[in-house]
Amino acid sequence: MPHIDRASAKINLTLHVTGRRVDGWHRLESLVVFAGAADALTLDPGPALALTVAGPTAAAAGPDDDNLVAKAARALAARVPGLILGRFVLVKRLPVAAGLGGGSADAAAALRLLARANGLPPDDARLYEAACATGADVPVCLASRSRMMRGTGHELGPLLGLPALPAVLVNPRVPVPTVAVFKALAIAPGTDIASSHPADDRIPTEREALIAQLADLRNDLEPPARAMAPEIDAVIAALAATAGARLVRMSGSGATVFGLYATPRDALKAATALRRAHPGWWVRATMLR
Ligand SMILES: C[C@@](CO)(OP(=O)(O)O)[C@H](O)COP(=O)(O)OP(=O)(O)OC[C@H]1O[C@@H](n2ccc(N)nc2=O)[C@H](O)[C@@H]1O
Ligand SMILES: Nc1ncnc2c1ncn2[C@@H]1O[C@H](COP(=O)(O)OP(=O)(O)O)[C@@H](O)[C@H]1O
Repeated sequence: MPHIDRASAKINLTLHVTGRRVDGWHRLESLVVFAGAADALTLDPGPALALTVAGPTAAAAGPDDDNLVAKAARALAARVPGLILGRFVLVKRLPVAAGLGGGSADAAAALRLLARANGLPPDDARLYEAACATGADVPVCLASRSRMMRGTGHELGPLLGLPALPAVLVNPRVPVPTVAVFKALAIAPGTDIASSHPADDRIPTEREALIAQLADLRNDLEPPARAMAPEIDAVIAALAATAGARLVRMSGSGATVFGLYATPRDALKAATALRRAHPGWWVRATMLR
């Protein structure tokens, strides 16, 4: 019987850039939560690594050999002697290069499935090390629970237990490459920017207070991404015009934009209206937690 896991989309509720290291990597402070919208990954354990990618967005994910699922599996195999691998099947539903961390979520799901197949506990340090070696967003996707992410993505704060937030995710089906968005910030290597993000223990655990605080914070990658992909402007305007939208912001390096609502019903109604008005867009009503 193959094991199955969900690879949930990551949403950056906030993303403050706090500088750039001399090696070119950017330092971040980001409040990360996870959506109900997800890819699905199964593993049939065995001695050899194999991967099949199917699903509506499979073609955009690129060749199977470069897939982050295979990369994560190889990273763990390099750290765990005699690791049982096996045949992965990825059903790809999330848009690719979308600021949703879909590839990172798939990689983290692969690590969780391999841990299960090999009897490794979830806190085995080699899982975190393999996640770090696979991509900046993979460590936070390992637990897929709300927390602060800092540095280049490898420093994780305590789990926050935030309230579930009814949301609509909208992607205009324009891929936005992460590397180009960071580059467009034009921050010189070796720059430090003072932190302006609330500490973990200052993040409210009550919904209205949380949304009020989020409104005072930002995503620093939104301006360069909007300049690169003007479709994002149209998505932001359309979400902001839906009844009951409480906060509208881009996730990660874009182009996906989230809208937060007071109730799941408001989110569903907004998603229905957006789908009708913009049949070419990817629109999902979901809960963020
Ligand atoms: C911006 C964020 C926010 O969560 O998400 P996405 O928009 O990609 O989903 C992440 O920091 C992205 O994470 P991830 O997509 O895993 O990035 P990687 O593949 O490891 O890095 C892609 C490239 O982006 C640049 N990069 C990435 C992260 C970072 N903190 N500083 C950087 O300068 C580097 O040039 C790197 O080579
Ligand atoms: N399993 C995967 N799913 C999506 N993209 C993948 C995957 N494996 C490798 N990639 C590559 O990773 C890049 C980033 O994809 P993705 O994780 O969807 O970006 P983002 O984090 O911006 O949403 C894409 O250019 C894609 O070719």
